Amino acid sequence: ACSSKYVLSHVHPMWQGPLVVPGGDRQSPIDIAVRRSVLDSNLKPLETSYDPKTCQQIWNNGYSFLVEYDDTADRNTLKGGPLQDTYRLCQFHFHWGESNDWGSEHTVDRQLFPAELHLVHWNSDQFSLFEEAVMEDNGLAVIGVFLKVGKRHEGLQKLVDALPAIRHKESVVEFNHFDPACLLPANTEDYWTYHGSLTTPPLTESVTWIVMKQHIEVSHDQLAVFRSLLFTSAEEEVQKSMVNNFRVQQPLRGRTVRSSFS
Ligand SMILES: NS(=O)(=O)c1ccc(C(=O)O)c(S(=O)(=O)NCCc2ccccc2)c1
Ligand SMILES: [Zn+2]
Repeated sequence: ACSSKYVLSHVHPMWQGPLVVPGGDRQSPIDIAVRRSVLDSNLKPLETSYDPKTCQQIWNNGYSFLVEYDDTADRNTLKGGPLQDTYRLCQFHFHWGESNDWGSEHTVDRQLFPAELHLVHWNSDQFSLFEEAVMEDNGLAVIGVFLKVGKRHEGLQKLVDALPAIRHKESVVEFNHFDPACLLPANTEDYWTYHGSLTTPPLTESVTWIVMKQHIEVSHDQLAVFRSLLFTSAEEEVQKSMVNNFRVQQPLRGRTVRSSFS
């Protein structure tokens, strides 16, 4: 659907890399300093409409594992919030740490979370392909949801059960009928939003970030299965656990983070 056929597999995850991006004044992730965020009362509630039947596959792309959706029509849409247009879900994925003490990409007043979910959407009003939208301002909208360790997340379990089949980089399994809405927190009215970038190559500055204030809970054991994935493909002799797949935080460069709540 969106990223599978174009992932530059020879591009190594430069998570901590000093990779300088042309311009580079709206890079992600960042720390969200709550007291510096500005309430914008024009921000609307998020409107999501996802069709679980359009789920296509789950695969390990060597950075994270992605659950991909059919984005050839407006069947999984995000609008409202800070967005002027309708955006289509192409995939969701996670970032996590080697322990429960860190793993998220964004932080809130420097608070780290053990993991973070990203739902990647592209502007189907202005562009006809994800690959175009990735390069353009207002091309992408990514919803970020923090994960905390607590009670088991029933909806996540179907996904966790599929992970052993995609342990190695480039492994893919068919995955159908999964409703991404089950991974959103109960409260989708309270969020922070700012203009940023992809946190993986090509790091393009095309993302309207929407970071939910309310986290979701997953169990310790569910998170442990994330860590059983591997960065490496089956052929490689040294297998590396897929952990700490987050990018280092980037300078704010004068940007304002807006909040939909006070
Ligand atoms: N943390 S994040 O939301 O910024 C993000 C992380 C990973 C990926 C990915 O494709 O692996 C993506 S992606 O699905 O947007 N693909 C980016 C790489 C890509 C660029 C151009 C065409 C295809 C894929 C986004
Ligand atoms: Zn991500």
